Amino acid sequence: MPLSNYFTFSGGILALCLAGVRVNVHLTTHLITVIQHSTLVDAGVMGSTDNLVLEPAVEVELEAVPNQKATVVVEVVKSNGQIHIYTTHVSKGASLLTALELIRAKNAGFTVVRPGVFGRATRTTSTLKTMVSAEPKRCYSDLSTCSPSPGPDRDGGARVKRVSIEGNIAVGKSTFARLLQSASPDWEVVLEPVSKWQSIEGGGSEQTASNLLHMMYQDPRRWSYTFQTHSCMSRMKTQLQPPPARLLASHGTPVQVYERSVYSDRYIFAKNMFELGCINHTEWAVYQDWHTFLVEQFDHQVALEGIIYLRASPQKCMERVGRRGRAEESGLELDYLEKLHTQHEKWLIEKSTELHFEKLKHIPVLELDASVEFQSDPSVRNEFIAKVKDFFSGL
Ligand SMILES: Nc1ncnc2c1ncn2[C@@H]1O[C@H](COP(=O)(O)OP(=O)(O)O)[C@@H](O)[C@H]1O
Ligand SMILES: Nc1nc2c(ncn2[C@H]2C[C@H](O)[C@@H](COP(=O)(O)O)O2)c(=O)[nH]1
Repeated sequence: MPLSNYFTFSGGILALCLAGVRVNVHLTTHLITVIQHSTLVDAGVMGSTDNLVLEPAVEVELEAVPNQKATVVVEVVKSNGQIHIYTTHVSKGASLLTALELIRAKNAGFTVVRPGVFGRATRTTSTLKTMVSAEPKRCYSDLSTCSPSPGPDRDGGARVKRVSIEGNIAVGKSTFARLLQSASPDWEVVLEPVSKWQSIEGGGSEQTASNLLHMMYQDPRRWSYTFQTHSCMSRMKTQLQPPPARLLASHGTPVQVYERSVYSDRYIFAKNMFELGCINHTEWAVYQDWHTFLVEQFDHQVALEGIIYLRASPQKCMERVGRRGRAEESGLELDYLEKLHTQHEKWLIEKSTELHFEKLKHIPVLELDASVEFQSDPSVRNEFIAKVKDFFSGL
């Protein structure tokens, strides 16, 4: 039997199990597509190298696990036509792949082989998980490489907290992020991909790259909207990456730390560019429309549990811009840093920025005084790390 039967059956059973839960129209459309095609590859559900190996004909009943609410029945049609029923209990929001991993972990006799093609695999998890709950948790695609995480929550990545470091240009985010990276193996830092913005492949011509950061600073009215589409997309991709296996296997408090986020892209930079007149009304409306759509669509996958706000005066940041000497920023003026500072203050301190995502409205913010020269002073560094540890453990 083609693999499509496996997914078609199990998907259908999942939906029936959870009758009454709103099923995303995207999912039903997708299932119909699967049914209409003879293979998963044709239906675009999995890459051609993905496969599911199913072996013995046994019925497996897995015991209920505390805090895990949904019962998932997976019906597997084997190549000889036999049907095998597997039952497991997973957290609300867990994906079908998570359920399969749980069953597989009980030595049910099949292997879920996932080569980890992120884009396509995510589509699988994100569509199917919609069936399990209207309030899904994060799910990750590369489950075959993940050790089961400790504790009752076995859908892996949901245990890993996600935090962004926010702050003005040159306030010291990257420096601070590197400090965090060296402070604990339970923390994984992802830096802002500035070098990618400085070198858009094929942007100059077919062979040469263009520097979008430079273009944006040289002609902000022409390039700000383009810049925001690119920066936001790169942040989105970053936030969608699954955490490394090291964090998934951690017995401590694993935290994925991002330098900036899809939220600062909108509520700091794009908003500021709009208010400066560098993004026009149409561009701002278009930006907000796709931003809301994407963030809602990937809701639980990009949502953060906390924000660290590195705060310093615009003058201090200006000094550090000079010290860093990034060529594209040579014409940067204090006034621009003051405007960005105000945007940060409105969003993270005064809370007067209009936000469009419920969880973001209530997100805990750790404010740190970044004007202190922590690099040369170990006691300041230790104090910062202690505050961050406390903050993370309270999330
Ligand atoms: N706490 C600090 N004390 C002194 N200098 C700092 C501090 N943090 C950063 N710097 C310096 O300021 C410049 C900008 O820092 P960076 O980490 O690149 O900022 P950001 O990532 O926020 O743009 C760098 O030259 C860095 O060495
Ligand atoms: N117009 C925008 N500029 C941005 C955005 N994100 C970063 N930047 C600029 C600011 C700096 O010149 C450089 C890197 O930022 P750091 O603060 O890390 O030094 O890129 C954005 O969304 N829009």
